[in-house]
Amino acid sequence: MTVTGAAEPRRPSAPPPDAGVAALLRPHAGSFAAVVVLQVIGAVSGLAPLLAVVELGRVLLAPGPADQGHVWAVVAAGAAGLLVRLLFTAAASGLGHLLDGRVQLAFRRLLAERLGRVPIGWLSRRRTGELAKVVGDDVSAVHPFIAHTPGELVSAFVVPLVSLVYLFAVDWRLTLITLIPVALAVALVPLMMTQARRREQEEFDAAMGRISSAVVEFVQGIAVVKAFGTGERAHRAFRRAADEFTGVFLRWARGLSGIAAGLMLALSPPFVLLVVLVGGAALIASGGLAPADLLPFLLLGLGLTAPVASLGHGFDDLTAARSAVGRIRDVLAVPPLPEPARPAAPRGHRVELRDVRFGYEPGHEVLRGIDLVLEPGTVTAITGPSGSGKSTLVQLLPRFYDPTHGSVLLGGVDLREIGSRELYRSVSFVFQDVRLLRASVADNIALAVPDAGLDDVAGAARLAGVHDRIVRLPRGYDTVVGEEVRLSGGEAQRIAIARALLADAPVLVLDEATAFADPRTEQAVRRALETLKGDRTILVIAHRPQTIAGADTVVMLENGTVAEQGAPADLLAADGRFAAFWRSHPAAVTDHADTSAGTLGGLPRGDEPR
Ligand SMILES: Nc1ncnc2c1ncn2[C@@H]1O[C@H](COP(=O)(O)OP(=O)(O)OP(=O)(O)O)[C@@H](O)[C@H]1O
Repeated sequence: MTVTGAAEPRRPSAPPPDAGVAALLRPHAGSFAAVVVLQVIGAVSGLAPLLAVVELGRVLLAPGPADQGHVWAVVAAGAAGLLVRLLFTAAASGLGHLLDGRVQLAFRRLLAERLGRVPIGWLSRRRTGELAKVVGDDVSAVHPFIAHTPGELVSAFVVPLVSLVYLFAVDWRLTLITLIPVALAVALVPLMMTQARRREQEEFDAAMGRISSAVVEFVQGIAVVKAFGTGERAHRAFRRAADEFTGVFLRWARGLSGIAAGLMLALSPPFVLLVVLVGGAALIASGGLAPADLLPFLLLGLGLTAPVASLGHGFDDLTAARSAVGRIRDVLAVPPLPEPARPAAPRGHRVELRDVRFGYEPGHEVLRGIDLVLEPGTVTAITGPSGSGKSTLVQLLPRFYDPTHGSVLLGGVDLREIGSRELYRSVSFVFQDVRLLRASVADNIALAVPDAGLDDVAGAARLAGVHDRIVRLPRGYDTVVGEEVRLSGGEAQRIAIARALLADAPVLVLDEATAFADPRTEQAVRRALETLKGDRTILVIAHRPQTIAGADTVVMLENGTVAEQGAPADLLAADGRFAAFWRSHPAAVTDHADTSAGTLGGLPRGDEPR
């Protein structure tokens, strides 16, 4: 299907990321509930041994001989409670971890699937570590959220609630006294959240952030810092951040320490026991409480403060898990490149750009209405000042991004109507940012043609000028890149060129900036262009005069628009923008040029400014 040139940008119809996360958890809701129920039963059964001790106390302290049968029944009930607690807690933990493993796997599959569909341009703008952190660490950070926290939090409330009901039944007055520490702690919590405390916390976080960035800056730039002897200055930045942090930390600690100490004291077992003992003793002395009834308050009272304490831990974990899920959601929110419902097949491989506009950010266009036709069997060289949009333009051909306006057509079909498999069979590219896989050299070269024979792989490597280097590797073409060998930038680029040569796609997009790495790579690019030319459509960001001279058409970009285009010699003869650029940007177009000849790759040397 052909799409008109004025096609409006299509809004990708990605499902909301929340739907992704919720849909992912939904099938596990039953198991999730089972974990919580098992954990709660286990925790409540844990009260049985304590209640058994209380009951034994009552029986044994009562006047007269103890009822043996009753004593053994109580002991058995306590032991049974303990056993149930062990069994249910173990089952909850086992099931929780199993569930956690399944959820993490599902998260990672969803992320991998989404990352496989996001625009390549989005991926290439991200650091590998950043995405690895989301798929690795952030997914792992949901562990407490799935396997521990919900059950523990629910138990932390249910167990004290059951204890309270029991204690109220024993003596409501001493129950209220036992609750004094909890009430004190609850009263102190809001004091930790006042405006002043929040401000101090923000300052603390900011100062911490400044220290981290000072360290990161120093470590990342350590080579430059050392080379230029500015180590002292870099240290100063770190020292300043650290000194500043000391002041902020003292203010933060001063504001918080009194309240935190009060909170810890209120929740501490000695304080709870003291309150219960004082209250209990007073009630016993006044004859209002049987001495044996003090026992449950001493044993269960300590557990009443648990929810407040576990709130802290549980919510810390939940906060960490929530930020991790947030980052996972951000990745899932990236709209995938829409795939056509009914892919169309390109008719031939003429490439056409019709009124193409594109910007990385809204309101800032980098390409501003490009009209261009790349005929099969021709080489089109793109040149122009730095920042004019050359890389952006060539990246539209392998659909790293879709234009925000207008369209790019291959064989008369809008790229958005071509299935991605078909597109990548038709368009191959070699850009500056070469990524090799942790796989054998042969597999890296044969990426687009997995069933290629070794002869074909070696043929492509020969053309790309990297065969000799490969046969010297420990295991030749079987050597695993990144594991058994580290390749130089130039070698990696030549492998990428071999990959493009073997892919044998009818459209080749090349960034010749790679050629500046070393003369051998430069030669490989030249050979690639010569070998591939035939019927292919080639678009190259050209920096060397030979490439520009050898091209059929030169397109001069300026500020996101085509300033001039035509045969290189014609453009020079016309003495327009391209000729002026040629004269004023020697570095951009004459590096590595053979200046000894009378002409530069066929162009008159009179215009060559070096
Ligand atoms: N990933 C990106 N995100 C945001 N802006 C970008 C991105 N890549 C490029 N730009 C901006 O787009 C404009 C065009 O950049 P582009 O790299 O296409 O130019 P170029 O002609 O290839 O430059 P150079 O010759 O220096 O490589 C520049 O203003 C650049 O800052």
